[in-house]
Amino acid sequence: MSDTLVYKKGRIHDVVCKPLGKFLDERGWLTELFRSDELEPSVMPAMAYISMTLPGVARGPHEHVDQTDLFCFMGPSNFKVYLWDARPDSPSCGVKQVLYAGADAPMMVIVPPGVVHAYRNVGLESGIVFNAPNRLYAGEGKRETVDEIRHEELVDSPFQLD
Ligand SMILES: Cc1cn([C@H]2C[C@H](O)[C@@H](COP(=O)(O)OP(=O)(O)O[C@H]3O[C@@H](C)C(=O)[C@@H](O)[C@H]3O)O2)c(=O)[nH]c1=O
Repeated sequence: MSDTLVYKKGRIHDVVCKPLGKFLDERGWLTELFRSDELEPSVMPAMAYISMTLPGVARGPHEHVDQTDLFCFMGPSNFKVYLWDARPDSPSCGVKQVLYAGADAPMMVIVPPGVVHAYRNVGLESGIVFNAPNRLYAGEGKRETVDEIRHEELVDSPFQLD
């Protein structure tokens, strides 16, 4: 992790962004979130959860040491997603990537360990985010330390949400 870098805009190595297609019919819509025949085995989910975020509210910035997150933003609402590559050994170390995803641009975003990430609900309604990380939260039986570095309370953090 590097907290002293000035981050430049760009694309982060190993972050995967995949538009989620919707199958629309007279009942509504259906979208696939992930498939084992399309994912690298190393990022295969171990669990899944959804969270609801109120309009204008942000979650993160957070970072994981070992965990890869597989987020799906498919609505309702839209999110501004912030990513910072803080991996010293990455070809895109020092790069900040911003995405918009959600109801108007359904998207899967895979975030590897060491990439600091946050998202804000930039819509006018509550928004759902699905996440299928490749590690169990707090380990087997929730008996381990949570793999998470939380940057939101650091005053001089370079990971600022605008
Ligand atoms: C993530 C998670 C949380 N929880 C519990 C812990 C707590 O009581 C409540 C809310 O958890 P948190 O405050 O950690 O939720 P949150 O701040 O939304 O955490 C998430 O933020 C986004 C930006 C990420 O990057 C995710 O990886 C995760 O870190 O839910 C679980 O039981 N299982 C889980 O898998």
